[in-house]
Amino acid sequence: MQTKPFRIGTRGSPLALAQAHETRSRLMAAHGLPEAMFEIVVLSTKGDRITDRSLALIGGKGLFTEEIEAQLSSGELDFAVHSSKDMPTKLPDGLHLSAFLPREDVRDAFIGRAAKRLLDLPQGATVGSASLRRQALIRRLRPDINVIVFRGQVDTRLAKLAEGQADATLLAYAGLKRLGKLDVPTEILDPVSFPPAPAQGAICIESRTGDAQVNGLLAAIDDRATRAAVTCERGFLATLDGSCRTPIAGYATEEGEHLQFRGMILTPDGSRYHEIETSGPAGNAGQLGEDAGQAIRDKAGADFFESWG
Ligand SMILES: NCc1[nH]cc(CCC(=O)O)c1CC(=O)O
Repeated sequence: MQTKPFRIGTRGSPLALAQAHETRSRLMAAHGLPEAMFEIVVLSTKGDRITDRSLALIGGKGLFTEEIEAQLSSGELDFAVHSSKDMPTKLPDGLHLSAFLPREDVRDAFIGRAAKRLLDLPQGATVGSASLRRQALIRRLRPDINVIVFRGQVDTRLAKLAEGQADATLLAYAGLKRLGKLDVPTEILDPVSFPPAPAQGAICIESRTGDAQVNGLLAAIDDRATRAAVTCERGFLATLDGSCRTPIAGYATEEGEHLQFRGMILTPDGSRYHEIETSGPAGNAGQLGEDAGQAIRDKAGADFFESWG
């Protein structure tokens, strides 16, 4: 019987801390363990320190995970809590995603000052977002809109909006909900016309593949449906790119043992896009996503990908 507390790695942003606390609560409930059995260890990542540039410019995926994964691999942490959306598609050797918590709302939230809906923005309005997917999706629907880079934690972005640096911004509804900011969105975007990022809204837990005790502990809180959906979406992403330097959207939903997947790729200016819709057995989630990635790549043709640089 373990007596030393489990060491849980997390970033220090309010959202990351909320996710670590939710994970700890679920583990306490599942195993009847006291809070004292879990120590939350806050680490700073490159993504937290660099907030003035777009993630695409400073290197994309891995920015929010590298420091934490190094401490997992070395044994200083027992497991780490992440936003699945921030996870590179390829993990370091010896680490794996050992649990997924039940998914929050996958949709993007629109937060407007005067205009409350994306399509109600006046001609030439300014929208703040650092996400290439959101930028391209906005331009697909509203080529007249001027998209500016908005980065930083949720409160920073909302403050920039309140100061008038933009007419609107977009954030993951899941993050706002976890922060208790349910009344902040002025519109929840439809996931067909404004599809979410692969793995959006899902908390995952990363641990060492060989750590049977920790993996056993985490297995008790793994949500099968979320795992299947996120595995499918990450398969799609891995086939197409795996960085966050490209406008890729995709989401899977599970009904019974069946996964339904929709994916979209866009040129950064949103002037061209391709969609794919597939379904298959949830047991084959990763392959379903990878096949969808291959199919959309064939459909788009090589010249489409020149726009991704
Ligand atoms: N890269 C930032 C990031 N990573 C995960 C979330 C939201 C929470 C989630 O999708 O689980 C966010 C903020 C946002 O997109 O608004």
